Formats: sequence, C-alpha cells, structure tokens
Amino acid sequence: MPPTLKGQITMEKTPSYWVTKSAPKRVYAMNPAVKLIAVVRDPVTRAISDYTQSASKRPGLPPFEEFALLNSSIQWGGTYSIDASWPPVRLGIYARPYRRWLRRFPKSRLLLVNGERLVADPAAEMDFLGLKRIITDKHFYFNSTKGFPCLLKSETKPIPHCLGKTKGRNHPRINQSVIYRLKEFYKPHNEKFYQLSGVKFSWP
Ligand SMILES: Nc1ncnc2c1ncn2[C@@H]1O[C@H](COP(=O)(O)OS(=O)(=O)O)[C@@H](OP(=O)(O)O)[C@H]1O
Repeated sequence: MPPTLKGQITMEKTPSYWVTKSAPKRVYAMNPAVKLIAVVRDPVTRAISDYTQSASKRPGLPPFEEFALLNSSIQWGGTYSIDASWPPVRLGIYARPYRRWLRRFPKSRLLLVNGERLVADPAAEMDFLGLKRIITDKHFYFNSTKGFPCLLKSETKPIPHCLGKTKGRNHPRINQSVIYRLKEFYKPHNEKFYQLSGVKFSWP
C-alpha cells in the first residue's frame, strides 16, 4: 500500500484478491479495519466477459462453448455437463470466496456491489466509504457509443472520461442451450450466495 497521510484514504484494486485463498488472512494482518468492496454480476455474463478478455488476447481461441462444456465433442444441444473447473465458470461460484472473507471480516465491512446496478445507476453505489458526496449522478452520463456510463471529472469543467477499450467489450453470441445449462448450473450456487450475504441479486 502507498503511504497515506492522516485524513486520506488509500484504495487498492486487484480482482484476484477475491479468489486468492491467502488474501483474507494477509489483508487482515495488514489492517483489520479495512473496508472491502467486491463487484459481482450475473455469473453467466461474468464467464462470457472473462472468456471475451482471453479471446481478445488470443485470436483463434476455440469458442466459449468448447471450454464451458465437459466432453464438448457431444453436440451442444444434447446432454452435457458444465466444466466447473474452467476458471471463467469456477470464478462465478461466489459463495466460496465470500465465505473465506467472512471468516476474517464482518459482513458490514464487505460491500457487495451489484454489477448490473453499477452500470444502470453508478452514483447510487458511492456511499459505503463514508466520504462526502462529491460524485453524484450529475457526474455521470450515458455514452451511447460505448453503451456504458462515463464520468464527467467535474460539473463545471465537464471533461468526459470513459473506461478504456478493454472494459465494456462486445461479447460473442453464445449458443442458447449452453446459456440455459449454465443458468441451471449456477442456480444452487447463487442461492447459497444470496443466503450467506442476505442480498437477493436478480440473477436467475
Ligand atoms: N462504466 C463502465 N464502463 C465500462 N465497463 C463497465 C462500466 N461499469 C461496469 N463495467 C463492466 O466492467 C467490466 C470489466 O470489469 P473487469 O472485472 O473485467 O475489470 S477488472 O478485471 O477489474 O480490470 C465490463 O465487462 P465487459 O462488458 O465484459 O467488458 C463491464 O461490463
């Protein structure tokens, strides 16, 4: 962590902390009063997003369906199982890492941000850190080319800032029966996560 003056808040963002087994213990040892934020979205969309990121770096990568299904030689429309060990699928089982974090930190200090709501209404997600509300909904505008909200750095000097090209990519079309199977796969895991967190996300 960089040095922080009194009155300043230091922030650090690393998605892999969420699933790194040793992270809760180490973060706790660093500062047990730390506030934690995890953005979670529909795990089916998360898996496709994760695959899209890899595909952008590796042209010619086989289609999503071939990784998501076990024994993908079977026709996609037939009977098949989901490959729960494929990281884009596995990382959407949120209850597992969430349980690990809860062994060290109280629920009140781990904010679960609804990824779908973060896109629909970003300003609504800003209160957890207890900071003065400087960023409000006036600082966001919907950029229709990007299809996502972007930030106006100040109300008076509205310089627009969108996230880079690697955020908000177009996802490939995925076979509908594979999507259906993935939803079925995640249903019990999502339920477990809703039970543990007390938050009913709207994923099917
Ligand atoms: N405002 C705004 N602009 C662009 N993208 C937005 C925004 N808000 C949320 N998102 C969603 O963030 C997704 C990328 O987040 P990542 O988890 O891949 O980022 S990172 O791993 O933390 O770097 C990204 O996923 P993809 O759509 O698959 O690219 C977006 O859905």
